[in-house]
Amino acid sequence: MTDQSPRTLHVPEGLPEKIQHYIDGEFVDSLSGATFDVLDPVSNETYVQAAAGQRDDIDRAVAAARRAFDEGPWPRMLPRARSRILNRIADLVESRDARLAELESFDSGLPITQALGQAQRAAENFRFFADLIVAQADDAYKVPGRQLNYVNRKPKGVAGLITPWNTPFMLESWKLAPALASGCTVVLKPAEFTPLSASLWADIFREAGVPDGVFNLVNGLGEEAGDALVKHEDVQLISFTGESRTGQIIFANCAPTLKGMSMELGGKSPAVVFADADLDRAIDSTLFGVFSLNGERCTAGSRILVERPVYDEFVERYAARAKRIVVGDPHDPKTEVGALVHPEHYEKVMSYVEIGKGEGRLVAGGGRPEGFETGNYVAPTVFADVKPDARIFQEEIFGPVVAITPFDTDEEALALANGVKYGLAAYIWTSNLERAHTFAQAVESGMVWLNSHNVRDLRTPFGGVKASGLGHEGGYRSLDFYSDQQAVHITLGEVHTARFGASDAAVTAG
Ligand SMILES: NC(=O)c1ccc[n+]([C@@H]2O[C@H](COP(=O)([O-])OP(=O)(O)OC[C@H]3O[C@@H](n4cnc5c(N)ncnc54)[C@H](O)[C@@H]3O)[C@@H](O)[C@H]2O)c1
Ligand SMILES: O=C/C=C/C=C(\O)C(=O)O
Repeated sequence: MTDQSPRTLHVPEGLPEKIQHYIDGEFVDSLSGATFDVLDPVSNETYVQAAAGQRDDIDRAVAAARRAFDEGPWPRMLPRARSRILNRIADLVESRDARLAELESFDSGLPITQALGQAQRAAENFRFFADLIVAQADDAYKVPGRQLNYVNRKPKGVAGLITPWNTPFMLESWKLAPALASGCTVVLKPAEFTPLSASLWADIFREAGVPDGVFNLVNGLGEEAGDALVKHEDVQLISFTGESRTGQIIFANCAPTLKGMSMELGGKSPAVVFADADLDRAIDSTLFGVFSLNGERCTAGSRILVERPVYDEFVERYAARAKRIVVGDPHDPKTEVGALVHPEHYEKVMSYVEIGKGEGRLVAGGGRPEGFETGNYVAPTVFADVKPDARIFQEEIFGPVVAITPFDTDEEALALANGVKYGLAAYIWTSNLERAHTFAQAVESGMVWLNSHNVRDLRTPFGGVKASGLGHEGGYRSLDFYSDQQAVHITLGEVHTARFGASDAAVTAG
């Protein structure tokens, strides 16, 4: 059953008349004057025009970031001073969390309660990296009596940050916080479907005391603004989150300028439920895992593999629960699944729902929820008995659609779990610890949660294997990505008298 109450479109007060770039401390239009339409996902009508950045706008933003890097205080500040500003940013995000959630929910269709959680997580990202840079130890290596070696960390330069639309503000913060903490200056290119919340960064950073030119924002299409940022020779690295296919294009386009790259890409993550699992918790968690954030979640557990003895019971209970999920106006606090971000994405998800009808047994959902004539609404959809060669088993749908598949042995479960091109997350449900850890070792994924849903510890590596990504961010790994690490070798003894014919073999502590 879905909520069939009438859905009024909630339009936030005080929406901007246009969405601009923010370059060198000023809001500006595109040099060409070009704009693009931004729609809200409930009415699918254009509610604002956003500046469409082109190569010359990117040039301006990169030049400002470069100047702030070469001449400004930001890269040269002591960690404590940068940390204070990052903490102020966290405070300002927290103090505006309700407004951020309102705007994000309106622009992206995310349920308001979940958008609020994401805004709070954005604040936490800043607080976390503020703490980390003051706690960070310097690396030093002593070779007794011979050498003292230490590592100089230096911010890499201008960081290009390219982000997707699924939880825009939070994912921007996951890159902005470590980039700024490391002393880089940045150019952010947010997703064109959801540019609204990103423009709030400008006011927040200004109020927190971030110098002009350190943070620059250029809106626009991926193939134009994003492409120009990737190819710019004065940008030292690209941190990208988005589809695997886009990641491949960016990878190739980074090659001529030999940029550093971090890529968090798509997923088709398995949730594996063994017969000895706590079924109540497994059902709660696997429902949340694929239907929260409208199913538009990179780490969604969108394939559920269930051991045969509990398979029928699991499918029946899961489908019954999926039918009770409240679909509705994203602004309504009762809503659990809102509207998908954009009509193009809605069409893509719906096409998979139709494909699924020929590939699995439909046990919940299967189209628009009843009573919803307009807006990008999709009823939580569950297919059972899905075979591993099915497209809905193999391909990322990125919507409220899940495939359930039975298995008989641990080996079969592992083969099913690993039998896709992606490898972002995996979720294992069992009361047998040995089995859980053995499975965790063997499963091809960047992250594994045992008897838990996606609960994050920001110190741990976050990233995927196979087609799900390149490199890991999180904790010190993020700071490493945004820093160069220069080794400084100091000779203490006479070992390194330079002489032809003398050995320059390695010295190590041993
Ligand atoms: N692994 C993760 O951490 C993670 C997190 C969130 C989302 N995602 C993935 O993101 C995808 C959904 O997001 P999306 O549809 O916005 O992804 P997308 O790849 O279409 O776009 C992401 C960003 O890249 C830009 N872009 C597109 N083409 C470009 C190009 N040629 N050069 C430079 N920039 C370009 C877009 O404008 C946007 O800002 C899903 O595949 C999802 O799994 C992954
Ligand atoms: O939809 C993607 C979610 C990504 C989450 C993170 O990057 C994170 O939790 O740090």
